[in-house]
Amino acid sequence: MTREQLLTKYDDIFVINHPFVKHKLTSLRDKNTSTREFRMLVEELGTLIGYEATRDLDTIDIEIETPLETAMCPVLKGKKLCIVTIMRAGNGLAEGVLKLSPSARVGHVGLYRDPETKQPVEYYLKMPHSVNERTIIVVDPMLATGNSAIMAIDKMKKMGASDIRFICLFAAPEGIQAFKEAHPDVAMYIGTIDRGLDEHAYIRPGVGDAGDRIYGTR
Ligand SMILES: O=P(O)(O)OC[C@H]1O[C@H](OP(=O)(O)OP(=O)(O)O)[C@H](O)[C@@H]1O
Ligand SMILES: O=c1cc[nH]c(=O)[nH]1
Ligand SMILES: [Mg+2]
Repeated sequence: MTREQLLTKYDDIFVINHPFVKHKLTSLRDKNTSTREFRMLVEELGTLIGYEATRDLDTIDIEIETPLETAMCPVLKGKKLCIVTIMRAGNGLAEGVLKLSPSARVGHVGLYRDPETKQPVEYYLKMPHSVNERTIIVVDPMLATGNSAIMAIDKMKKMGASDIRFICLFAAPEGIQAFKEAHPDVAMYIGTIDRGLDEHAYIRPGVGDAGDRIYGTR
């Protein structure tokens, strides 16, 4: 499916159309962007896209005393948040989302993509308790084949999570289609949808290997 077909078919795929986001994504693409800057940009984008991905959280009015009078004012209500990072590259994004909600719980799913099979291999899993009572925000900068995100969300659902949303920065149309076929109930908040995958299942034009660029490995 093309980008346009995907956006027509699914009304819960949100591409963040904001000049700051666009500008920062372009800086990430630049091969001359330093490790330090790359890491900072990923974190900033986590905050910006996290802001959009939490726009519909419920609030409730409570009574408070201002220095001048009593007023009914809104506060967040309802389910607690849990940010789930798909390591490694998700960690930078998670830090950015946590700036919005510093008391959120954090889950870690360790996956690496086997270069031959392109299938994710699990090496770590640690989640807070009661995931069924939380709004889960799964984060990973890259959605290529979609296999890693699909597997991470499969795990959340097996643990009882039902209120899940997903944030990424760069997505390939192939990955979005696979993701939506596997998890039609999970809303996607995406920085940009790129052209597609190359023969190594890298996103084009993309940014290369996000984990390597965040941590200066390779
Ligand atoms: O959609 P997919 O085809 O599954 O590819 C995307 C995955 O690949 C990258 O992780 P990688 O395996 O490079 O691990 P890393 O974060 O440790 O670098 C990326 O951060 C995603 O998790
Ligand atoms: O383009 C890609 C694909 C998978 N993982 C990455 O980090 N980049
Ligand atoms: Mg990597």
